[in-house]
Amino acid sequence: MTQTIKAGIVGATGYTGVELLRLLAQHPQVQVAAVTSRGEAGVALADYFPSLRGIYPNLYFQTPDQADLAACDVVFFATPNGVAMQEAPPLLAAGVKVVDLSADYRIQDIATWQQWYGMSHASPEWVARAVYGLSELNRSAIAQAQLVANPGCYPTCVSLPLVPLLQQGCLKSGAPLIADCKSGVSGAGRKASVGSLFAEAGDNFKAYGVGGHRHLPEIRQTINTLQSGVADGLVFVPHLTPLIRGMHATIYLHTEAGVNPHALLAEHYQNSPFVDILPAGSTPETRSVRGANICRISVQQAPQSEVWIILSVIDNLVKGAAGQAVQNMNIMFGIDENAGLNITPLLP
Ligand SMILES: NC(=O)C1=CN([C@@H]2O[C@H](COP(=O)(O)OP(=O)(O)OC[C@H]3O[C@@H](n4cnc5c(N)ncnc54)[C@H](OP(=O)(O)O)[C@@H]3O)[C@@H](O)[C@H]2O)C=CC1
Ligand SMILES: CC(=O)N[C@@H](CCC(=O)OP(=O)(O)O)C(=O)O
Repeated sequence: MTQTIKAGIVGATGYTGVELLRLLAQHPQVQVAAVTSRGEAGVALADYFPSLRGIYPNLYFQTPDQADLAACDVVFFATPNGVAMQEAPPLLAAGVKVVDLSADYRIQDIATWQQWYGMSHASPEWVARAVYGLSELNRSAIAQAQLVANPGCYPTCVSLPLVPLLQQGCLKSGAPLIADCKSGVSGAGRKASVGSLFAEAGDNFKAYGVGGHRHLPEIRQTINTLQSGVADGLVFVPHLTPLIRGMHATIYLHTEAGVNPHALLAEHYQNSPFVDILPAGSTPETRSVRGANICRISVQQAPQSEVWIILSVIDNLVKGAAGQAVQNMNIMFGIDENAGLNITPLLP
């Protein structure tokens, strides 16, 4: 008999929460059983999200309730940083599997996490037991995990193309490794923030976090687990673009002599349905992944230079958040990794 997975979502009125609801609606083995919002408790899903009318007719937002969530097989935390570290441990103790979309369990070094996130960690004992959910990197550990720390959107977009090169020790030690990244505005979440207003973000383009962004230690951690002597060369600068969803990374890197990064990436990801290495000369665009759980990557050498340029695009809400979370859930439950994720990108 096919297994039915009962899922709960904490923070279901946010952008990643509603994206989880969209993806799980077409998942053949998931029943969404509990959805929380403190602000919208008692409101029917369909009344809050017209996009979900007719899909979840009997679901209402409820205030987070440990008993209802503990009755689920898996709970997704689509909440701001600092919530899951408080609310997930009782669920984990009750045997529930947890996928945390926030950053609470991503950084193994607690002092580093506390420095970048400006709070004291409430459940450091679970950090050590969490598996970093970059699906294509940690598939076998995710399959055994009870708690998965879903990566940040920038770290997903930057790390996926670097992983095969780092695993083979191909990046030049001590050389600059520059990740010049752009994000759509939904990356900032649904919470009110002046910078995300249409009048502020529309028809505008700007860098932010130049003096240090909290995804820097996350990308460095991945690099350091795979190849030493490389992370110190990393420069990461995020930019806000007037897109609703979409993320683009332009990565400039130096390899050891004789390495062909394009061939290496193409071979590494040939059996990974959600990572697409484009033919030589192609350029990925964010709309080619809109709404889909895909990272598209191109690799080329800068003319008359030893520098390689890697372009990587994802939808920040899908492969950068909710899609990768569903992919990780599939791996954790030992079901088809593609379940619920066979989505054709929306274009134009
Ligand atoms: N947006 C993106 O592209 C990405 C986001 N992420 C991460 O995913 C998480 C969710 O992001 P996003 O969906 O954008 O955020 P939003 O601000 O859009 O939504 C946050 C949700 O959490 C709920 N919430 C807020 N505070 C609490 C609390 N103390 N306890 C319980 N629920 C709470 C809110 O509902 P209510 O207040 O009514 O309870 C709301 O439903 C964040 O940690 C974010 O950093 C990761 C990758 C990409
Ligand atoms: C455009 C924008 O503001 N993007 C967010 C990244 C969202 C994300 O992935 O943040 P977490 O690591 O907290 O999950 C930012 O730069 O803070």
